[in-house]
Amino acid sequence: MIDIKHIAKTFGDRQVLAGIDGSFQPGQTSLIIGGSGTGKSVLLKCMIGLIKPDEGEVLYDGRNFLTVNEDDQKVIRREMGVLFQGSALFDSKTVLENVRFPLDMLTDHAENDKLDRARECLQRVGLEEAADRMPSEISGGMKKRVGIARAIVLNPKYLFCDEPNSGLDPLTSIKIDQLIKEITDEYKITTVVITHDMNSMMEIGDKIMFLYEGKKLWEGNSATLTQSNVSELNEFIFASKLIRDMQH
Ligand SMILES: Nc1ncnc2c1ncn2[C@@H]1O[C@H](COP(=O)(O)OP(=O)(O)OP(=O)(O)O)[C@@H](O)[C@H]1O
Repeated sequence: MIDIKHIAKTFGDRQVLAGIDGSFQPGQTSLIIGGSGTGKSVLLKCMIGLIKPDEGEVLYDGRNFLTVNEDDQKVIRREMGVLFQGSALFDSKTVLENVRFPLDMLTDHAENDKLDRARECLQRVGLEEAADRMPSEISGGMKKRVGIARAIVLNPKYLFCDEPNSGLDPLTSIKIDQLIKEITDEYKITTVVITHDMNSMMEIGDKIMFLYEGKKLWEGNSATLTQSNVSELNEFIFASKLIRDMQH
């Protein structure tokens, strides 16, 4: 479980996050939604330690990530898997090498164990046959799958995905969403996903947090998304639906 308490961040004279609270449960896919520039990525970066918030707490199963000592911070970091926007694969490494990279960096497991684990994760995302291919030889959807396999290779308790559907066609997007949801449920991971994608909001949002100008204006789930009387959320949904309809 992840709890965030009053996360605030200002860059120069621009307040990007104005005190965000929330909690994210294991086995659930929680979405952070909102228009461009509302602070979604900054919030995610505050949660994973890439940006230091000016105020607030990030608690990983009760452990305060921002104030624990360095060793404990490393332990928490190792429990996180991250799927970055654009997958962020190493072009010069094969698919299998990409997936085993965190094992090489962060563990001293035997070679065979690392290979077995990397292959197991590739198999989980349905890509065992692409193990020896280079990232340039596979599709965008496959790259996301490789990114997911790499993000789960260390058995994370917490999984963060920044726009996992960006650049994908609607059908591939749905498949990637389903994969994230299945893996979250299967391994009881606490998963936080930033998304703009209307299908994702309707299909996989066990919990949805709507950000607007650095504030959390609404919280609910896929079933209650369209029933709020928050006008900023309704406008956002209306615009997102228009975009979805234009794509189909
Ligand atoms: N390192 C930084 N320094 C200064 N300003 C920043 C920095 N990172 C983000 N910002 C600003 O913070 C605001 C929120 O950015 P953020 O990337 O969180 O938006 P977002 O909601 O994720 O938008 P999008 O959906 O377009 O990715 C933007 O105005 C951005 O320019």
